[in-house]
This record gives sequence, structure tokens and C-alpha cells, in this order.
Amino acid sequence: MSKLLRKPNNQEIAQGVTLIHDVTSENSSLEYVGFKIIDLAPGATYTEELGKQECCIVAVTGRVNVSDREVTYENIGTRETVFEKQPTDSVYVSNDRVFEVEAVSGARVALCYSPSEKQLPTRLISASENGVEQRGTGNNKRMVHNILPDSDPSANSLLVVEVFTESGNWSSYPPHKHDQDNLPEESFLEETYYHEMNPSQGFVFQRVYTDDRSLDETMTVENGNVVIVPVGYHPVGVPEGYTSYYLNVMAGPKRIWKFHNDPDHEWILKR
Ligand SMILES: O=C(O)C[C@@H](O)[C@H](O)C(=O)CO
Repeated sequence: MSKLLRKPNNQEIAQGVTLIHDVTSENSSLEYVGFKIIDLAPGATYTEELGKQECCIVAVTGRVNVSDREVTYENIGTRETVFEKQPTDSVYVSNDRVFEVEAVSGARVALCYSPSEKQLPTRLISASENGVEQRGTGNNKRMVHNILPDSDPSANSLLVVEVFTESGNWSSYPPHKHDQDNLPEESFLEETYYHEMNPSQGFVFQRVYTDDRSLDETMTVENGNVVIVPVGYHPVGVPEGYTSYYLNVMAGPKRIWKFHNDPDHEWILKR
């Protein structure tokens, strides 16, 4: 299996708390992005001391209370399944704080991390604040929920976005990359993809490749898998009959999403 592809882990780490994914700088090649998925049974609580990391807590499904021990946001989260296709609530918590997530109902929560030094206020990013964008034309149409875009100064490094791609369509396409710290042309941002499919037996294909093909991996990605994009172009193709959802976390030395399209395929945008 590719080193870039992670299958669900399902490790019970406390009563009612299951760690599904845990991508860290220790177990991956990523320096700027960390990512966890946890499942919580109703009433279960997950607590974490952040240290020198900031965190965006996304209520992927179900309802939760989130607290940084000073402020508590109650009953956040908006959907039973991501395929309701409505935005959800998230909470930004800065470095050197402790956070607690308590499940009101059964819940799946994404924890998106990046190294951070400067404390910022804890903030509820409510579903209604998500910028909803329809991108692309033809079989390149997809819908984006901007949870934490670079236009929102709430975070030091993190960028978080959800993408829905319908049956037979492509997203993160034409292929683009952001692996050079060379602004204003391109920014360096690592990225993770947390994927779901509807119906759940579906799969998508994701290719991660560089210009010189020193990295060139095409992965069959199934429901609940994570793909790690340390560098390179990273398009996603969705087979007929299935809808794709993914949650992207990006971070790098500068909090700007400035991508570079693969010149071989950029013509697709100009048709
Ligand atoms: O527009 C899309 O298809 C989504 C991508 O931009 C995705 O969020 C990404 O690749 C970010 O670099």
C-alpha cells in the first residue's frame, strides 16, 4: 500500500472514544499538518492539551459541546451524514490551550493541527459562516465549503475546506500543486485529504505526482481513508454512481493558498 494512503485505524483510546486516524509529524513526512479523526459515543469526552499547535475542531457528523475551559460552545454540528451537503460548525483553538469535546449524540470529529506559537482567540466558526462555492464546469463541477480560508485571519497557519464532487466528476482538477515557497507565484502548503463516499462501498482515484515523477502514486481510495499530500499535484476522479466528500487541511510556512496548475492540463480551463 502507498505510504500516502491511510486506512481507518479504529483504536479505542478511552471509553466511548475511538481514534480512527492519527497523522502526525512523527508517523508521516508532514511537518506542518497534523490530522485526527475521532468517533465519540453519546456522552463520551475527548480532552487534549495542545502545546505548540493550533487546532480546528470540525463537527463532521453529530452534535458536540466544545470547550477550551474558558468558553464552551454547546450542541454544535449540523448533520447526521456529510452527504446532507450542508455546512457544519467548527471551533478554532489556539496553541497552549486545552480543549474538550463532549458528544451530545454519536459524533465524528476531525481535529486539524498545525504548529503555532502566537496565541489567538478561541472562535466558533459557525456553519452559516462557511463560504459555499460552486467551482468548475462540465465534469469538473464541485461544491466547496470554506471553513477556514486564507481570507479569514482566525488561525496562524491552518486552512480547512470541504469538497463535494458528484458522480463522474473530477475535483482538485485540472491538477494543481502548492509545494514551492515562491510567492506571489506559488505557496508551500502540505495537505491531507479525509475521504468519504456515498454509497459507502464506493471508491475514488487520487493521483499524487510531481513534475519529475520522482513521486507518482495513483491510489484507490475508499470510504474513511486519508491521503497525505506532502508535495505534488493531487487530482481526484469520482466513478459514476458515487458522490465524493473530502475534508482538506492545509498548512505551510505562509498562510496563503496560491496554487500552480500542471501546465500540461491547464488548457482544460481555457476551453
Ligand atoms: O477546487 C477543488 O477541487 C478543491 C481543491 O482545491 C482542494 O481543496 C485542494 O486541492 C486544495 O489545494
